[in-house]
Amino acid sequence: MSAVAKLVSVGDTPRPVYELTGVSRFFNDGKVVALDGVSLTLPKGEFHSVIGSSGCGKTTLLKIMAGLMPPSRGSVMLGGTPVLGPRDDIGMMFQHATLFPWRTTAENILLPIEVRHGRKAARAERGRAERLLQLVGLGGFEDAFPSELSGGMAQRAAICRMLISDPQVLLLDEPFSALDEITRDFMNLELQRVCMEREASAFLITHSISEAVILSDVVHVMSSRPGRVVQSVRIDLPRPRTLEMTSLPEFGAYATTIRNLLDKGAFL
Ligand SMILES: Nc1ncnc2c1ncn2[C@@H]1O[C@H](COP(=O)(O)OP(=O)(O)OP(=O)(O)O)[C@@H](O)[C@H]1O
Repeated sequence: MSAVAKLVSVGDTPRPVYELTGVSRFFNDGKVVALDGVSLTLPKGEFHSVIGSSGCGKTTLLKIMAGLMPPSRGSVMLGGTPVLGPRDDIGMMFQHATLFPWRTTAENILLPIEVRHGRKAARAERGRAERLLQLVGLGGFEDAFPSELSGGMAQRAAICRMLISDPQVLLLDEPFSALDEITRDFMNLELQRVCMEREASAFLITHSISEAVILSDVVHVMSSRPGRVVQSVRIDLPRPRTLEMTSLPEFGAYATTIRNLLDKGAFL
């Protein structure tokens, strides 16, 4: 088997941070099977993505991983302990930044600390919020209101809000899909940089094969409902990834492998 087409079992990778075993989720008294026996491992410091057709259970999977919804069957472990509810060591980001318009950028970023530990604790972390804003190229925008930020800038502020609690893992539900393609490419590379600098593990939901390939160490391809992991594809491209890599033959081969799995998965 060629290196490009190599498919891996994620069970044999070292330093797991997330371990999902036989995760299933039913709705409507079992009439809707959203997820069916999903097992996967996300090792520390790796970037994984999940790709699959609309309604195959990706958001349900992410909510279960975040502790926002219990699985009907199976277990979710993070750092060796079961995920039974929302936790400080999990950061989440969604398609829309949902910044509060009456709070400044810094106040929005500090909100998770304020909610958990109060205003005084949030004020004490102001310097860290400013450093995070610098990290994503928004230095000087601490006191700007969301109405003064572009869509891409608001998503960068949302990245800071996710990072302020110093989570060991980032769960990302199509965070840049509402942005134009140029901004989205830029934001994806920013995300890679932030993850590499902080050695964070990340799990991304995407509908884009090229986004999955350029960002990921492993792409989990899901079948249509009920959602199962059809195959986990390891992407052996060097880091940092660049947009130029999208013209490499290896990139094209990975994209074709995933496209074929998706086409096959749609009929499983
Ligand atoms: N709270 C719920 N009650 C009933 N059914 C639900 C609930 N949440 C999700 N489902 C169903 O579970 C299935 C998976 O939904 P989910 O939102 O996880 O899919 P998805 O892959 O994220 O879709 P998309 O790509 O369109 O966002 C769908 O058929 C959906 O209708």
